[in-house]
Amino acid sequence: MPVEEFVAGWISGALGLVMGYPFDTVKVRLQTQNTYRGIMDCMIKIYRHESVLGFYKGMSFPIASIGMVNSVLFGVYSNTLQALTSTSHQDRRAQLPSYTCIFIAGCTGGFLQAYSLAPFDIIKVRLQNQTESRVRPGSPLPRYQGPMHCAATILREEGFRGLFRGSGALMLRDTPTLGLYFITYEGLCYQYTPTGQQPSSTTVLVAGGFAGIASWITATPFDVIKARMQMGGVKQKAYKGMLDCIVTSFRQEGLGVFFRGFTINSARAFPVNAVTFLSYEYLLRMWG
Ligand SMILES: C[N+](C)(C)CCCC[C@H](N)C(=O)O
Repeated sequence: MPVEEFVAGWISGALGLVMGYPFDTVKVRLQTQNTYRGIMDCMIKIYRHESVLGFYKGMSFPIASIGMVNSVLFGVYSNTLQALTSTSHQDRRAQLPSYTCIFIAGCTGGFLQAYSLAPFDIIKVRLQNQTESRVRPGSPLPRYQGPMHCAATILREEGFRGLFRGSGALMLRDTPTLGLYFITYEGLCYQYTPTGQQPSSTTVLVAGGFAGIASWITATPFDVIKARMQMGGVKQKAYKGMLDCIVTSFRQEGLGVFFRGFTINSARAFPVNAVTFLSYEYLLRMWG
């Protein structure tokens, strides 16, 4: 089993994460809190009350964990494709495998990434949603002091399953949309690369960026449900299940609720995935 895809996936995932983190914080706030009027309002308020650091709340932990999760995604994707088509990463440049195989491999990677992501993602979402000021002295201490404290508190208050709250929605979010992610990426690279050659850096950047946008656009409704279910444990009234969350959100806030964070998800997706794919391809080429 080739392992370099796992390592390249790890590094490239971490680089992509740093690139998109501020967008991600704004997105999570917009999806789960009703105090902001829009993207700009949210950004200004975060900056004023929490300084630039507010945008990076809870990032140290995801850098390591998202790297690992991305390594699962890219490693499983590439190895599944190899099992299905008996071609290596390099061979696949000359002869594109069928879109069905790419989709199946992407969905397999997506399914496994969802469950490796779940505990890290809930910690990220809970930390990002703490609005306590970091600049004003004497302000009340936030509920969670940091990622480890957050993990320990969830374990104590909500049990082991608490760490996997919202993981069903996360799986539904990631499985098909990561199939689409790789179809878009491989398809665009193939389309814009002369036969037999490696895609240029610009092609990789653009194809990666659009792959990110395509997958995030389709992932947004389940992204909202997932975030709300993850926050369920700290609200007075937790949702009874995914369906309850969907119905309650719809009844109270209308159809538009499922598209919260749509613009920011798409804006974040381009740079994050352009950087992720470029560093991934670059590392694999460097290692031969
Ligand atoms: C499938 N879905 C769109 C939800 C996630 C795509 C993940 C790709 C990348 N790690 C990123 O954070 O953009």
